[in-house]
Amino acid sequence: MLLNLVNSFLQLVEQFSISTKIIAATTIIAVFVRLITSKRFKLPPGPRPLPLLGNILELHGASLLDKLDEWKERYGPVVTFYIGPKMVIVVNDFEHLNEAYVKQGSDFSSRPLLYSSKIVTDDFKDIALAPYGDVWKYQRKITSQALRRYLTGKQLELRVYETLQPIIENMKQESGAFNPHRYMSLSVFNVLHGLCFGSTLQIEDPRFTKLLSSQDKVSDGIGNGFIEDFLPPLRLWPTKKFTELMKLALEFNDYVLDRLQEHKISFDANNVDDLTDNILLAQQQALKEDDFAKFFTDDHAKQIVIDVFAAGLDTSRQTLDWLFLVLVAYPEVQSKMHEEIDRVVGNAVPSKEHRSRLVFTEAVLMETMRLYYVTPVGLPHETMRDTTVGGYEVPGKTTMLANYFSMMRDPKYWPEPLRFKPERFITINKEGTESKISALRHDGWAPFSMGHRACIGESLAKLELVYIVAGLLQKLTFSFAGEEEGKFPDMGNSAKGITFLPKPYYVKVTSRGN
Ligand code: HEM
Repeated sequence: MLLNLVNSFLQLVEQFSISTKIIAATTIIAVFVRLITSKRFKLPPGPRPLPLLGNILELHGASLLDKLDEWKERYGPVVTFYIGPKMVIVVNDFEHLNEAYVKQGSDFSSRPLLYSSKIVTDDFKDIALAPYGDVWKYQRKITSQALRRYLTGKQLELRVYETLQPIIENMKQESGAFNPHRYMSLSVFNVLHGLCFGSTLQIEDPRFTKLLSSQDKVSDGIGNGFIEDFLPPLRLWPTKKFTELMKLALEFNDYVLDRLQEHKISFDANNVDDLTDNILLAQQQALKEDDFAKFFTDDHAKQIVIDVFAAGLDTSRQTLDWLFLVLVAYPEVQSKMHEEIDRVVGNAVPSKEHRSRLVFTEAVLMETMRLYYVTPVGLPHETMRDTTVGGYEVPGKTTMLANYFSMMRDPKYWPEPLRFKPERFITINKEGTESKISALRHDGWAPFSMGHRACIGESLAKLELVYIVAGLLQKLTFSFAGEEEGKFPDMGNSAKGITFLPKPYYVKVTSRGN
């Protein structure tokens, strides 16, 4: 098998034009010169890399997560491996992640400048994939402020409620078994569409259908990432996967650009409502201050909105896909949530006032994110200078991965890690009433990451998900369409590399008559 792979690689090189061979040869020479001249580091241990190919052959055809688990077993909590000539260090436990991303945050908070990221971000003018620096700091600050403003009022809870009513009616009218994925996606899509653009789409709107299908294909197809990011010569003949997924991602960007243009035409600084208006207002103010004007071109404004929309959409809707699978597989969990929601919310609009008392509901959400974590290695970081972790040396410009997936299933932090047990997040206080443990203080729970680059949408995501789940369960009971009730279906190998998504499943709903 190894020989076959090497042969196919050589055949591929055979087909390269002379200019590509020159580029490839120059890259090889540059790598060797770098190896010879570079400082020797006491790196974390890891599998032995091949020259130029690194550990690509071991990763080829395997799930990245399975490989990372295998290497964690063999080499420990911090592991070095190579994708092509590019060195990657992966951190597998909470203590070392805390040491790197939090205690030494200023060393570990940049991003690798990947070729694929450059294409979809107009040359890193966004937040999520941009390198650490003044532009990123500025964009992150104004976006966080806009999100905070949005969350202080009642806009989010009303938006979720308004979004859910037609979805609930549509679900009730489903005559047989259906896949809830479209509905989960639409509920999150509309919450974010409302936040970003002040409007929502109907489920039959062709724009929603098209965007959903593109986003599904991107999440499904991304696998272990793009080889073009690590072997530059291959960019001259990009793989079909790369070309197709880039095209779909850019279509999503175009949709946001159209909305941004509409907002620019109707913009009124005295009537700022949604996130796009807030960003346009911040842009107007920045343009008055010379120092910031260069940070805020139209491309920057577009990329901020894309980030909020895209980063929030997939993570939240896929979390809901898992959560509703849990609810149909464990009807006793669903009943307990029904009881809590009836008691705390009744027929009212689920709101902030209810949230602190929706203890079990929130614990189910946290347990779902722990066990069925949709972005197993999050977004890569890059070191900004030579530094250390776990007593090992880490050179500057090293790509870092955090293995949240493995950490959140590690028996070191979680007794019976593979058991779905929301109660692990709940404590009983002295008065005998339940109170929730803060997730931030639970070692090993970090679905939103930690440190400077931690998710800026954490508060929004948690609120939105609680409101959606409470709003749906207020009115509906979900069950499996077939015989599966009471057991979690075999999801096979759902971990596709950098995403972890459930396979399609089918449910039926019954109205709760309220
Ligand atoms: C269940 C929902 C969500 C999960 C699990 C999640 C998870 C994450 C993770 C793991 C990161 C990478 C952190 C790092 O690199 O250390 C991240 C970054 C980010 N998330 Fe989220 N996220 C969620 C929802 C959202 C929402 C609703 C928004 C919208 C505001 C959002 C916006 C972002 C942005 C802009 C970044 C980049 C931050 C930066 O690089 O400075 N996320 N998220």
